Amino acid sequence: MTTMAQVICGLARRWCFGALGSPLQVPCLQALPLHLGRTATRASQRDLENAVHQVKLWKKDPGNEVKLKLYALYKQATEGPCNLPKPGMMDLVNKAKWDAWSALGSLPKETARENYVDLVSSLSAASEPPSPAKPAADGEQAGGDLVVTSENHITTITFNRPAKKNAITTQMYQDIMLALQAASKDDSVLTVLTGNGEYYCSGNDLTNFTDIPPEGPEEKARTNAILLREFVDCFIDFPKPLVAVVNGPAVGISVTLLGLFDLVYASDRATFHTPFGPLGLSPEGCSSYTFPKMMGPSKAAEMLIFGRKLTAQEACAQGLVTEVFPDSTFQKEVWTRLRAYTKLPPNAVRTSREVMRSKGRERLHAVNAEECGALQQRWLSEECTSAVVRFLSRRGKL
Ligand SMILES: CCCCCCCCCC/C=C\CC(=O)SCCNC(=O)CCNC(=O)[C@H](O)C(C)(C)COP(=O)(O)OP(=O)(O)OC[C@H]1O[C@@H](n2cnc3c(N)ncnc32)[C@H](O)[C@@H]1OP(=O)(O)O
Repeated sequence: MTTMAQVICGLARRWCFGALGSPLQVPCLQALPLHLGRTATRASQRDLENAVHQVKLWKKDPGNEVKLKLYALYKQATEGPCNLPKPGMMDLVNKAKWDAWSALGSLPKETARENYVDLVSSLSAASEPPSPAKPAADGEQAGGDLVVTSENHITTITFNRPAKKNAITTQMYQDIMLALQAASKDDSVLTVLTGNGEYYCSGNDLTNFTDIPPEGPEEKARTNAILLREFVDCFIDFPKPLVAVVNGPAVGISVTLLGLFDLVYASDRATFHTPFGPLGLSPEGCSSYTFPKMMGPSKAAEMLIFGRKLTAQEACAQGLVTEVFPDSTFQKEVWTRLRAYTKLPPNAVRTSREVMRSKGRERLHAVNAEECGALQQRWLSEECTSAVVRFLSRRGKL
């Protein structure tokens, strides 16, 4: 039986149309000669090959609807009526392709060929000429996806993918762990996490779910549970005060981790959202323990089970945020405050931090292990994989 996890495997191959032999990796529409040099009214096999070649040169994604049409026409033109068994309900991608091909019924091969060539021609003619390389998107900053700086006894780790709302890639999880390890040993008093651009962080990069290894999705879920557990452990065991400078909206794991921070300063533009319900997920970052402890079980349930998004003021009232600042003065006020804190005797700061954390540390590790075990199952569930498919397909990533 085909599972949703296998659908996700398919997504790893991007559009997956290649799996059924159709040349449909369509990345961009560009101006092409009208009708690809075809003069006769009937499209020849050569016209079809030319059209296929042109499709491969497209740089702009024409959208799923067009891609399915092209797929169906190509299959009909080369193989005739649909001859594949109907895929299972859960096999969303192959089901959509099967539906599109079957819908052509007994359309003759020659007509399908002609329709394919005409469709490519019309799309090519309507599209724009290729444009020169564009400058970087607004707010994009030089450096990697994670920027680590150390200055005035403050080590700052900045999410630096503004064009993706600072979503965290697998590499970034690894890099954050390395940065925390280094910060635990450097001469900084405080370690700060913040975001570059409009967002603090949009949580786990949902394309992390598509990169399935040959060993299969179960292995991916297993290794990711290990990775996540190690990642959260780094926050539990971090020996110095952790400060979140929440410059804008925060989503998912970037919110749940805040329960392990010592100070959370937020711009009044920030929001706090944990949409685990709609994503078919369950809480992580020890939030199933820290949030009820901090805000009471019912407010925690509203956030973690039902996905209620909090404003900065609401999050402050619930104890998740330490203080809210007007966005216009946020950076100035927060950094002035933090610089003043670095003047405190560093050993006293560290000792106070340790006695505060030591009491709950064992419990936090147990909670982390339990949450990761639950997520390992969730990632393989139909509820989660469908939600990821929905997100990626709405953004034309399939
Ligand atoms: C089995 C494998 C598991 C691997 C897991 C490893 C360990 C993970 C542990 C934690 C697991 C989950 C915890 C979570 O964090 S769950 C929360 C995940 N985040 C989300 O659901 C947010 C998704 N994004 C959005 O809802 C919206 O993008 C937004 C943040 C509300 C912003 O909306 P917008 O309309 O203002 O902007 P939009 O056009 O959507 O976004 C701009 C571009 O940024 C891309 N993008 C935004 N967020 C993400 C994301 N989380 N992942 C990937 N890409 C993201 C978006 O696709 C746009 O890109 P493009 O311009 O279309 O290319």
